[in-house]
Amino acid sequence: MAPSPAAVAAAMPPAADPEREEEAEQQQTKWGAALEGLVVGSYCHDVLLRGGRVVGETLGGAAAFVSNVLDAASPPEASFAVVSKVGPDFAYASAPAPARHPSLLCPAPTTSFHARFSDAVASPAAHAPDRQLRRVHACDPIYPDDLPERRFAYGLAVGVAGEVLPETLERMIRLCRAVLVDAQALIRAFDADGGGGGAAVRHMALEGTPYARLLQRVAFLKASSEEAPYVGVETARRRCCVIVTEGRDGCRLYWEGGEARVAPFPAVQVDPTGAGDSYLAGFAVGLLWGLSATDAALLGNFFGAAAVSQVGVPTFHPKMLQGKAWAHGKGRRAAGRIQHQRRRCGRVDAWARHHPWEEMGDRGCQTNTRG
Ligand SMILES: Nc1ncnc2c1ncn2[C@@H]1O[C@H](COP(=O)(O)OP(=O)(O)O)[C@@H](O)[C@H]1O
Ligand SMILES: O=P([O-])([O-])O[C@@H]1[C@@H](O)[C@H](O)[C@@H](O)[C@H](O)[C@@H]1O
Repeated sequence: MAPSPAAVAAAMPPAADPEREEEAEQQQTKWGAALEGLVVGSYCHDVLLRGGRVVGETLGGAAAFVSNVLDAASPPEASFAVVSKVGPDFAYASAPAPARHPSLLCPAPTTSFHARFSDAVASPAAHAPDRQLRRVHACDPIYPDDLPERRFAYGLAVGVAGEVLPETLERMIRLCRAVLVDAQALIRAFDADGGGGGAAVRHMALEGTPYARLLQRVAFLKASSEEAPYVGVETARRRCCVIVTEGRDGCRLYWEGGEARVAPFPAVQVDPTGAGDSYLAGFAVGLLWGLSATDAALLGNFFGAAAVSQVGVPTFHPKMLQGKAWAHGKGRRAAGRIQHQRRRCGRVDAWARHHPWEEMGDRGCQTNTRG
């Protein structure tokens, strides 16, 4: 079986290799320059609890946060399809993000999570788990046949409850030129239901899952710092670029032979839910605008910070990317610093060089990094 374009791209060495360059050119022509994306993962119901009391009920699921960011900030020519499953009880069918990207309806109830936040005031450790998650319902998995039968420029595998099956991820890899994966879609395990309180979410080692063999055909794998030990960054970075998000400390990128830290944006956190999802979507948007991976990570930090500043799926002001928030001193300085890092980011740049959205040049970069 021929390797997927993502595998070809991910396998590219940092230094220019004329034979590989030619192969990539051919792939690029074959796959076209369309910027359509494929988002795979289900919407869900989130119940937020503090001190045993319900303090919020919101739309959730990485696909909801991701499509919200993509809708707000993708280049106008970059459309995307969402493959999500919900049940007849889905409460947010007309909420802005899902309404534009409807789900497949299943007889099973919509996936739902209870997120229990501790009463403690902000933890001194930025990377401490901020919530205990329990999965209360799980809708049907997303099967390979649920994906549209066409090619996509990029794919985002963003499951929350194990709904992105290994065979579904494999099909995404075949359909999409480059696939970005949220580790939470791969490493979550759900303990047996405990008396109506749902199944506790825990993590398993990625290496022991059927997803591990697919990693070398993935372009970017994002994990939170809590998930990173289960991903095994040292092994994973040899197969793809690994992004570790570090809450209010921003994020780090790891690739074979190097790493970069990307500074955060300041935020007043009111609800951490969806920060990682919004981050990953912001990162993808950065790539769509033609930014390098490290600059795209800065955009990821921007959307992560925006997500924690609001409860549930955030509302974005259409001009926020041109406004003062993005041009804020800290972001600007970070942009300057990572400009330097990016020269050493060989493998990532090798990947990006062959990407169709790289053809869009610095248009977005100028808008986004210089206000
Ligand atoms: N308190 C915060 N202040 C500023 N940015 C934040 C804050 N919390 C999260 N972020 C941003 O969101 C990203 C993802 O958050 P993180 O907590 O690491 O992920 P997850 O939601 O998956 O646990 C971070 O890398 C950062 O850019
Ligand atoms: O907060 P985050 O890690 O980015 O992502 C969250 C998931 O971990 C959670 O399972 C889901 O219920 C939330 O709606 C959100 O998608």
